This record gives sequence, structure tokens and C-alpha cells, in this order.
Amino acid sequence: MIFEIDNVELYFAEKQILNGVYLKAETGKITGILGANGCGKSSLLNIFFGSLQPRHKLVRIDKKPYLKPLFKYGMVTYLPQQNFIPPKMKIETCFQLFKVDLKEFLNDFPEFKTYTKARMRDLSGGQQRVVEIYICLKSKAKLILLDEPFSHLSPLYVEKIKTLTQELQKEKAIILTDHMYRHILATSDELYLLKNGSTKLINKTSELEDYNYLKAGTLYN
Ligand SMILES: Nc1ncnc2c1ncn2[C@@H]1O[C@H](COP(=O)(O)OP(=O)(O)OP(=O)(O)O)[C@@H](O)[C@H]1O
Repeated sequence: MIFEIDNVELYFAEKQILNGVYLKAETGKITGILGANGCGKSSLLNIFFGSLQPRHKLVRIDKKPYLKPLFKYGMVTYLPQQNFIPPKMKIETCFQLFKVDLKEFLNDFPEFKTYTKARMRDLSGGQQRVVEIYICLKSKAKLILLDEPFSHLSPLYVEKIKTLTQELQKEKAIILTDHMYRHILATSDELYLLKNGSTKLINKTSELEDYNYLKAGTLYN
């Protein structure tokens, strides 16, 4: 499946945040988005999901326009930047609610076995993030949007989540954004830079320095 968002124009009050943005994600590929703080990455994911209404946008799936918010079609899951599972919720309940197999999770992450009867608030910040990322990735949705999945994770968890993401991309389209840009570069099949309100497709990583997203020389250190 090919998911496209086109002609995005977003304003907050009179301030223009996004201007003519285009982005494509497809089954079998991981699409990375990089960009400076405040450039509009989270806003763009919210718009794709359907929870933020911009002045203009066009969403297409396999070339066909979808006019209602995408989440209403049950095709998309979104990991927001902030925790989205209520702290009081029991971990086993989260898995039931999102219809994700808890046993499979415990096979992949056996260190969580002692927590299944616990609540989300009993986990550390990073552990909560692991549960949330896993639930999003393993949901039935065909398009997965992940906002800063790596930022709070220790290196071993980052590698496990990267591996899981790469396994699941066979059956899903995945969009990732994170400031840990080396992980985005390592996992992405297609890469966009969001700058000055619009997306630029990045063909060579050196363009990230040319566009001043990275300081010159960063990539060779
Ligand atoms: N609800 C809102 N009302 C007004 N301005 C907002 C709102 N949400 C976001 N903004 C502004 O829109 C811009 C883009 O914000 P957004 O969170 O999308 O950026 P981002 O690229 O995800 O940033 P970061 O990498 O720091 O998380 C920022 O200037 C922010 O202040």
C-alpha cells in the first residue's frame, strides 16, 4: 500500500508552520523524517493520523483520496512524543485493549515477566516507552507513525526496536522521526528533511550538512 500526504498547509494563529508538504510511505519501507526542534515533525504526524486539522491537506492511499481522518478507517497507529497509555492502566490490560499478544512480547522482552500484573506507572519511563512502541508496531494497522521512539531508550532496547521495526516493515508502512539521527539513517529506506515548512527528499546523507541540519563534518566523525 502507498500512503501519501500532500499540499499540507498548517497555521497556528497567523504563524505558518507547514507549507506545501509532501510525504510518501509504503508497505515494505521505513520512511524517516529529520528536522530541527519546532520545524513541525509532530504536527505533520498528527495531521497524517487525523488528530490535527490543518488549513489544507490531501491524504491518498494507493492514489485514492481519503477525506475523513485516517484513524477513523482503522488503518493507522500513532506513537505520540508523550506517553499515551494512562499510568493507572495494568500492563496486561494494555495488551488486551490494543489486541496485541502479551506472550509474544514476553518472549521478546522476558525481563517484563514480573510486571504483567503491574500498572504502567510502575515501569520506568524507558520501560513504558518500550511497551508503547511494541503495542504500536504490533497493532493491526497498515501504517505506523512513530514520534521519537528511540529518545528514551537504552542502547540495547534501541537495537531491539530497530530489529523489530525492520521485521515488521515487510507487512507495514512505517514512518519514524527522532533526533537520534544516526538510528534514523540506519533504519530508513527513504528519508525526508523538514525545513522551512516543507519536506525535502534526501538522496545522499551529505545533503543533511548542505541543508545545515547537521554541522559540516559531523557525518565523518
Ligand atoms: N497547539 C499549538 N498551538 C500553537 N503552536 C503550536 C502548537 N503545537 C505546536 N505549535 C508550534 O508549531 C511548531 C511545530 O511544532 P512541532 O511540535 O510540530 O515541532 P517538532 O518538529 O515536532 O519539534 P520537536 O522536535 O522539538 O519535538 C512549533 O513552533 C510549536 O511551537
